[in-house]
Formats: sequence, C-alpha cells, structure tokens
Amino acid sequence: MTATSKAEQLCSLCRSLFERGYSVGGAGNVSVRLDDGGFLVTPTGGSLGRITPADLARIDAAGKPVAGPKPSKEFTFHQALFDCRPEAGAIVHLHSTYLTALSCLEDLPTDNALRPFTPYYVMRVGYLPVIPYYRPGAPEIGRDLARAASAHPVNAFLLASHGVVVLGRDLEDAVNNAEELEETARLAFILRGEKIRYLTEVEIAELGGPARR
Ligand SMILES: O=C(CO)COP(=O)(O)O
Ligand SMILES: [Zn+2]
Repeated sequence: MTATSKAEQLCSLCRSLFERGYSVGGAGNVSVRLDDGGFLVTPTGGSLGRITPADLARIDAAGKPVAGPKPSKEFTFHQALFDCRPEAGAIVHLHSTYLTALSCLEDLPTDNALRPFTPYYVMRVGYLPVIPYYRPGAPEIGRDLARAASAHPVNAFLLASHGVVVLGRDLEDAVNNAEELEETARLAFILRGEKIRYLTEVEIAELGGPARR
C-alpha cells in the first residue's frame, strides 16, 4: 500500500472511530508504518474526527519528523512499540469510555485487567497487561510499554487512569482489535455483579491467541 493510500485510510478510520464515540475532543492518536521504514502519525492536539492527509505528520525511519505538523506527543511510545514489535504495522491509542473506566479502577491486576469470557477477545488481543499511570506524553510510558511488549505477546496494553494502546498488523487490524477490546470492556461492566462463565484454559488454548507467558 502506498503512503498516499495509507494516509487516506488512516483519516477515514480516525473519522469513523470519532463518529462512533471511540474518541472525543482531542483525545487519542493513531500511527501507521510506511514501507520505507518511516511513519505517518496524527498531529498533536487535533480531533481524530476532522483529520485530512495534509494534517498528518511524517516521521522518517530514524524517528525524525520530516513533514507536516507537530506529531502526537505520544509518538515516543508508538515508536518504542514499533521498535520492539517489527510485525506491527499500526498503533491506535484511545480514551474509549469502557476501557478508560476500567483503567481507573484501583488494584487492577497488572498482568491482566480483563479475564477472558468471549473468544474474539482472546483471538484478537490475548489478554490485557496494565502500565502504571504517568502524565500524557511522559517518556516512561514508552519505556514501560517496550518492557511489557517484550514480556507479553499481546496486542493491547491498558494505561492506568488514561486509556488503551492497541497494535495490529495493519491499520484495519489495529482498529478491529481496538473495537473488539472496547466491546469486551463494555460487556465486563454490563456483567458486573453477575456470575460470569469465564473461558477455561483449554478453551483459551484452542483459540490460538497469544499464549500467556
Ligand atoms: O491522547 C492523547 C495524549 O495521551 C492526545 O495527545 P496528542 O493530541 O498529542 O496526540
Ligand atoms: Zn491519551
């Protein structure tokens, strides 16, 4: 896929996420890896709902901004993840409602904030490690995400009291993973207080999702 078509796809998926309430105000950021080793990333401070290809920042393979407006202040953590996950083609960071609500709970288990009770969550994401709270833009987020991404073969990480970071092999895959994960968190809140039948270890293993280390 050319850089131009990736830019168009990025803008149309960002608009779609915004229009369906996955992002509000200026929250969230999205990036995609280009064939030359560089990246396209949403600008800092902009709404995902109103992005055009001219609004995207272009970063070269060395991590230097080379065109467009100032990139997202979270590009440092996008880059840390791209560096340790060469198979990842895109990253979506959202403050979507139910995942962010989950991220605000006290005493979340750091190895997995969402115990699986449906198969697509396991197949698309695996499980959900938690990164401690740091202010948005803090370099520690990238450092901790890189450590977690090496330790856990999963496609998403919850940022405590902040939101979620989701990876995919390409942009469409990353967005699908993010939607599935937000829906899983929504179901978890709907089911709060109910007796949930969690998937068994055997059921999880046969789904072929990322294996728990
Ligand atoms: O979600 C955000 C910070 O965590 C939004 O920041 P940017 O506008 O810099 O992308
Ligand atoms: Zn954020």
